[in-house]
Amino acid sequence: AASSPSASPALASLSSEERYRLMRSKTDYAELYANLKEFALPVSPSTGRLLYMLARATRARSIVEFGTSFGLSTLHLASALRDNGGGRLITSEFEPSKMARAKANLEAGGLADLVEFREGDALNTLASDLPETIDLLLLDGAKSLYSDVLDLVESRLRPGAVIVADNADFCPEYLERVGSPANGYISMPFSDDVELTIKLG
Ligand SMILES: C[S@@+](CC[C@H](N)C(=O)[O-])C[C@H]1O[C@@H](n2cnc3c(N)ncnc32)[C@H](O)[C@@H]1O
Repeated sequence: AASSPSASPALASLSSEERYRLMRSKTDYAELYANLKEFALPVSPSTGRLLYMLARATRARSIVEFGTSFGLSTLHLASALRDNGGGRLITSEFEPSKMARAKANLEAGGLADLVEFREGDALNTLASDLPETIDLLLLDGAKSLYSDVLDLVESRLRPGAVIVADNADFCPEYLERVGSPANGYISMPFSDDVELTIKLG
């Protein structure tokens, strides 16, 4: 909470329209996040708790995370895996310095053995070598890519798998997709920040 992106000179120089455009862009997201690499941009504490609860409630053993940053959401999810008896969490981040901080945080939490860190653009790193089944997906990288990342993992989501999408309002394409049971999902806004979705089976 102490490291708010509003303190970023790079962001402060942008108009709110330009910020909004960047948040929704499918081409300029790398530039946006490069300007924010000093900032944790974590899920809220209550979303962290929700992630832990959902992973415990579903007895998740296999989790995929889009957007690691400093690994705060990863800590909540990996804690749940540990308390579920073990498992594997694949997490993706394209800023090397952030990935290094996330690894250090997971090491400090004694949870790194549960986490596979995939450095690079998630559109590449999550395109192959995924587990047979995925119990929980956290979407928290570039908002414009939520539907594209879902394309990569959809066939592995087990019936009843949970998807948590943070700040999904920036991706109407994603909300429209998961909002239609005909597409195999049931979904609702859970809080101001979170869209909660279940894969139908
Ligand atoms: C909102 S932060 C994630 C916060 C993290 N989930 C937490 O709660 O601690 C979004 C992160 O996603 C990363 N990111 C954005 N688009 C990405 C992409 N296409 N591939 C990999 N990482 C990406 C950004 O660099 C940024 O660190």
